[in-house]
Amino acid sequence: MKIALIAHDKKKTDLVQFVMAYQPIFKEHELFATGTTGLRIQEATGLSIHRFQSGPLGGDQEIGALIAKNEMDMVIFFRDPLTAQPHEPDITALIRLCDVYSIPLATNMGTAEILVRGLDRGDFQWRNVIHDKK
Ligand SMILES: O=C(CO)COP(=O)(O)O
Repeated sequence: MKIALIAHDKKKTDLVQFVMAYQPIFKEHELFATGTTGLRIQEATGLSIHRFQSGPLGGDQEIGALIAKNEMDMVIFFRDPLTAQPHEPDITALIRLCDVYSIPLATNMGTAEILVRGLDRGDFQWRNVIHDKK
């Protein structure tokens, strides 16, 4: 599956630790990330990650473009709900596209746990049906 990993600055350490904890699962999948988040995860885990621009420079929109082509299967986006972001419209657009295309989206660690464990036990097989139809 194709998985997007994104975290705002105050949540980056949480996401790095989360990916480290589930590294055996993540390494079986294709990983994408916004620029700085991807770099942090790569440095901490050595996982191969396709990195887009940093969020404020368009990274959220680049990931959104893949969602619009139904080429992203899961989005893990640890948002910082307590800090205003200069690119708030891009963030809203990304979340909206997840809803348009019914892409599983975790915006916090609690939901991310459930998605990643579900991924491991085969709960994402329905995405293959979508891919086969293309
Ligand atoms: O701002 C972001 C998501 O909206 C994340 O971007 P970075 O991973 O480059 O910090």
